[in-house]
Parts: sequence; structure tokens; C-alpha cells
Amino acid sequence: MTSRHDLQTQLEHGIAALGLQLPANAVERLLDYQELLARWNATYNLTAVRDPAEMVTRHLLDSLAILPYVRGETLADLGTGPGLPGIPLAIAAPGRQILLVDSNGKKVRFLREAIRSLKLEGVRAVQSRVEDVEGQFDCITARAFASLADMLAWGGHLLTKEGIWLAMKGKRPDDEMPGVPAEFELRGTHALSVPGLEGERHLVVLGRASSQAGC
Ligand SMILES: C[S@@+](CC[C@H](N)C(=O)[O-])C[C@H]1O[C@@H](n2cnc3c(N)ncnc32)[C@H](O)[C@@H]1O
Repeated sequence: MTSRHDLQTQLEHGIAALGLQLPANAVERLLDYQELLARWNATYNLTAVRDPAEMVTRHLLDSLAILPYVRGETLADLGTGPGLPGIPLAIAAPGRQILLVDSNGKKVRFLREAIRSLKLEGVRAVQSRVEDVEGQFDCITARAFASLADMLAWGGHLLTKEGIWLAMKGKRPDDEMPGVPAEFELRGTHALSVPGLEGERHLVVLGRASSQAGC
């Protein structure tokens, strides 16, 4: 079993490689989250990733890689599962109102425990299908949730007029572009260099077609 010290070293190197500067206690809190997830995962099967070092790479660092693109006061993480990327983003850049959305009851129970035990201020979890969520958000994140076409069809109403949609995708995001509804436009596709996952990840940034807000 990898020690917490080794995981801390891996995480700190990854954060430095991503060029991020996080609050003083963020690394400790990110590792607390990873430990809580690993503990619950043993019973509730919340993620297929079980190895702690892989959790640091595939969950923590992959989530943190989109931090430079996150904007605004309010954020919704759709199909968040056990809080990815929403919880690492909440720890790394506190101060936003964040809504974590998932339809799966056991995942939402985990999210509520994580919010409580990690004292994540401004973060809420709701058990709901995305289609039924109300409200509007400056920034929407989604990883491994659905195709671009489906996620925009189900959750497009949640994006403010000037808001940005950050869709975390794998090797070939361009394959999904033809499915993007006409009321949304592509603002950019960014290759993400996640330490340990080089070349595999892309961030697709979308906004409302009528908006001139850039990213
Ligand atoms: C593959 S998991 C990804 C979880 C997390 N975002 C991650 O990257 O690890 C997809 C999640 O989306 C949730 N989900 C699927 N369809 C949904 C819907 N229509 N509304 C809300 N959640 C949904 C599932 O319960 C599941 O937790």
C-alpha cells in the first residue's frame, strides 16, 4: 500500500507540473478526500479506480487540470459521481457556490458525507437527473458523463447566458462535435497535460451561440 507521504509527494509534484498554486491546506484536504473515497469505495463501489496512486492521477490531478479554465461565482458539476471533478475543484479554489448533481443515491450519500467531513463550504449535493435540476450556473463541468449532444440536451438550460461549459473528454473529442446543438458554440478544445496521462485528455469549452464571452 502506498503511504500517505508518497501520495502527498506524487500530488505535490503533479500540482507543480500543472503549474497550479493552491491554498496552503489544499494538498492535505485533497488527500483526505482521496482517503474517504477509498474507504467508502471498499463497500459501495463508487469508482473503478482502486489503487491510491492511480486515484491521485486519474481523479485528483485530472480534475485539477481544468482549474485554469473555471470561471464565475457558481458552478454545477453534472453526473459528478463521487465528486469528480467538483470536489477537487472546490478544495483547490474555495469561494464558489458549487452544486454536485448525480442521479445515484449511494453516490449522493457519499457526497454529503464528504461535504460534511471535509467542511466544504458553499458546496451542495443533489440527487436528481440533470434534466430535472433548476437554476443557472456560470460554469458547468462534466467528466465521463455523456456525449456532448446528450449533456447539452439534458443540462443546457442550466448555463447562464455568458456561462461556459467545460466538458472533459478523452483522446478524440472532435468526433462528438457534429452532435452539438445549434444554440451552443465551440469556444476551444484544449489538450490537457495531466501528469501520468499525457496525450489522453482534452477539455472542450462551449458557450451559448449568442454570447460573445470568450474563454
Ligand atoms: C461514469 S460516471 C462519472 C462520474 C464522475 N464525473 C467521474 O468522472 O468519475 C457517470 C455518472 O453520471 C451519473 N448520471 C448518469 N445519467 C445521469 C443523469 N441523467 N442525471 C444525473 N446523473 C446522471 C451516474 O449516476 C454516474 O455517477
